[in-house]
Amino acid sequence: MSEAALSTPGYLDRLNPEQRAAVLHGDGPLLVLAGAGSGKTMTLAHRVAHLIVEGADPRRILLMTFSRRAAAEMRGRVGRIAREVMGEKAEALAEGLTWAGTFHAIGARLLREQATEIGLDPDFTIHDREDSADLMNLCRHELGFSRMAKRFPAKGTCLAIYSRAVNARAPLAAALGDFPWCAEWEAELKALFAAYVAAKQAQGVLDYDDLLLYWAELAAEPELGLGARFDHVLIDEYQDTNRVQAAILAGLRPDGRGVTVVGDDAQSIYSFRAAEVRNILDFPAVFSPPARIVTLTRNYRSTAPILAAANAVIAEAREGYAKELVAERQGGLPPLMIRVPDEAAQAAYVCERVLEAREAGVALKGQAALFRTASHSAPLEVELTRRNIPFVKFGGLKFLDTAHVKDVMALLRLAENPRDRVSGFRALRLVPGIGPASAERLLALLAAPGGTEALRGARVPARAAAEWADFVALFAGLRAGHGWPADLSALRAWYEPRLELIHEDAPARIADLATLEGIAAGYPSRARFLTELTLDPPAAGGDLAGPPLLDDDYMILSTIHSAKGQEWKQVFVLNCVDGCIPSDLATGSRAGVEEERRLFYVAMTRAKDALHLLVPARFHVHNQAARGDRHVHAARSRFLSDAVVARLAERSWPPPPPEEARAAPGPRRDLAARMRGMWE
Ligand SMILES: Nc1ncnc2c1ncn2[C@@H]1O[C@H](COP(=O)(O)OP(=O)(O)OP(=O)(O)O)[C@@H](O)[C@H]1O
Repeated sequence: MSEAALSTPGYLDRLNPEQRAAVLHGDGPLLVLAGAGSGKTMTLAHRVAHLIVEGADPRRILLMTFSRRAAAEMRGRVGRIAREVMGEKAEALAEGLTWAGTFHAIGARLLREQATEIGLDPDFTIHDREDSADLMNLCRHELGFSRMAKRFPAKGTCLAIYSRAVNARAPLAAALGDFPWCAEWEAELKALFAAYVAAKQAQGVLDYDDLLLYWAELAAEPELGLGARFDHVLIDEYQDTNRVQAAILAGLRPDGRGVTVVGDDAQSIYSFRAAEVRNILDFPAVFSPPARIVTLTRNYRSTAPILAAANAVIAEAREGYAKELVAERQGGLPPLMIRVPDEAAQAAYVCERVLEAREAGVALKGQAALFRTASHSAPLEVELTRRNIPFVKFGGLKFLDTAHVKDVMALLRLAENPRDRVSGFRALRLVPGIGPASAERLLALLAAPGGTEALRGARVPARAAAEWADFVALFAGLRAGHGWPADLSALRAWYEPRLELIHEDAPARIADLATLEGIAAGYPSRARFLTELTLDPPAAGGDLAGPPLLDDDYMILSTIHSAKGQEWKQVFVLNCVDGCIPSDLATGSRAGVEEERRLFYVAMTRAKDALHLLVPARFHVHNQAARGDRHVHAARSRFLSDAVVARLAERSWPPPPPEEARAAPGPRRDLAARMRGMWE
C-alpha cells in the first residue's frame, strides 16, 4: 500500500469487509455482484478514488455509467473521497477523470478523435431515434416500399428490427423472431437496411447503434491502439449492457486486466433495448483465469420489513437469483398496500401523506411517486398542482422533443454537417415558403462542395424570397462559427421573432430556448453540446435547472426506469394493478413478465423508510381518443401474490365512515315523503 493510504487508515473504514475487498482488489478482472441498496455505487466510487490515491492517472481511467447524471455524481463522490485522503490536490486529480460518461457519449468522443483513421468524417452528426426513423422512412420511400400492395412495416418498426439485429449481433432472421408479423418481409428489410447504412455514410451521420458498433470494431483492432489508452475500465449497471457493449469491453481488454464491472442481475430492466442479462452472468468465465466475484448482500437502504417484501417479490422470479439480501436496518413498519377507489383517490392519498411527512420533517425531495408509464402520473400532477406542492417529473416527454427545441437543434446540426439530410429538411423548412420539394433541391446544392455559397444565389419560391437572404446570412455565420454558445444566440435572434408569428404561446417557447442557451454554456463546443444532448437528453426540468430551482424543495415523480440507482425516504408506487405493472404490452411473453417483475422489485427497493403500494379499483385507459373516458376495473398486480401480501399491511382509503354515521337505518333525506307531502 502507498504511503498516502497508510497515513489515513480510516478512509476505508466505513466500508464492510466485502466492499473493502472489492475496493482493494488488484489488477485482475473483477465482478461486483451487488444486490439493491448494498452500496455498489458507493463501492465503485471508493474503488476509483482508491486507484487515484494509489497513483493511477485519472485521464487513463475509463468509467462508464448509465446516465450523464450518474457520471457527474460519481465524479463528485470520487473527488470528495480522494480529498479526504489527499487534501486539496485531489481536486485536480478528480477533475482529470474526463473519461466518465455513458457508453454512447464516450463512444462518440473516441470515434471523433480517431475518425480519420477509420474512414469517418470527424464532423459527423448524431441522429436521435426520431431522426433515424425519418431517415429510414426516406429510404423506405425511395425503394418503393411505402407503395406496396400489402402494408410494409412502419418506419419505427423497421428501425426497431434493425436496432435489435445489430445490438444483439444476430442475423436478421433471428431478430425477426421478436417481430413475427414482419417475417414475410425479410428480403425487403435486408435491402432497406443496406440502403439505410449507405445513406448514413453518404450523409456523415451516425445513429445511436453506430456509436457502439463502430466502437466495437475500433476496439477489436489492436493496432489502432484504443485499448492502450486506458489502464482501468470500470462499468456500472453491467446487467443492462448488450452484446455489442460486451464486445467493446472484450476488445479493449482481452485479458480482463484492470476491468471492474458492477451490477445486479435481479435489476435487469432493459431487454427491450437488447440488454443481455447473460453478459453479467457469463462475465467471470470470459477470462482465464476467471474473474473474481465479490458479492454484496447487505442492504443498507431499506428497513427490514420493506426489504422482506421486496425479497418476497423477487423470490418468485422464474430464474433464481443467488443473493438473498439481508437488512442492516432493523425496525420500521411493514409496507402498506392501499386500496383506493380510483386514480383521483390515489392522487389525494399521495398528497395527504406527502404533506404529513413534510410536517414531520421529511423534505419533499426525500419523497417520490414511481409509475410504470409516464402517463400514469397525470391525475397526481393535477392534484399536486392544485395543492401547490412543487414537483419535478423524470421520464416521459423530454424537453428536447418539443418542436421549437428540435428546430433549433436541427439548424445547429445542419451547420455542423451540411450533408445531414434529416436535420436539413427540418431546418430549411423553417423559412416560410420553402416546401418539401424546394428543401430537397436546396439540400442537394448544400451537400456539394462550396454549398453554403451556392445557397446565396439559389432559386427559391417567390414567397420565400424576402426571408431567404436573412436565412443564408445566418447559416453562413453558423458555418463559419461565432464561437460557442454565441452561435446559439445568433440563431435565437433569427428564430424567435418567427416563433412569435406562428405560436400563441411563444413566450413559453422562448423561455425554453433561453434555458437551452443556459445549458449550452456548460459545454466547451457546439459539437460536444449536440452530441451529449442528443445521446442523453435531459430527463426533466430539474435536470436543466440552474441553482435557483435546485435550492427549492420539490417532490419527485418518475418512471421506474428513470428511478434506477436512486433512493428516497418515502416511496409511493402508483397503479399496482395488472395491465399497469406488469404492463399489458409485456404480458404476451414469460420473459416480458419476468422483466416487469424485476421492474417492480426495482421500484420497491428505492424506499428507505416508508413504502406505499397503491391499488386503485378502477383506472383510466390511456392512449384513447382525446378526452376519452374509458375506465377499466382492475385486478391487483399479479406480483402482489398472497405470499407478498402477507408481508404488507392492507388498508382501504379513504377510510370507511365511522360506525354511528353509517348505522342510522332508512334514508338520510326522505325526498319521497316530501313528494307525497305536496299533496297532503
Ligand atoms: N458500508 C456501508 N455502511 C453504511 N451505509 C452504507 C454502506 N454501503 C452503502 N451504504 C448506504 O446504502 C445506500 C445504498 O447505497 P448505493 O446507492 O451505493 O447502493 P446501490 O447498490 O448502488 O443500490 P441500487 O443498485 O439499489 O441502486 C446509500 O444510502 C449508502 O450510503
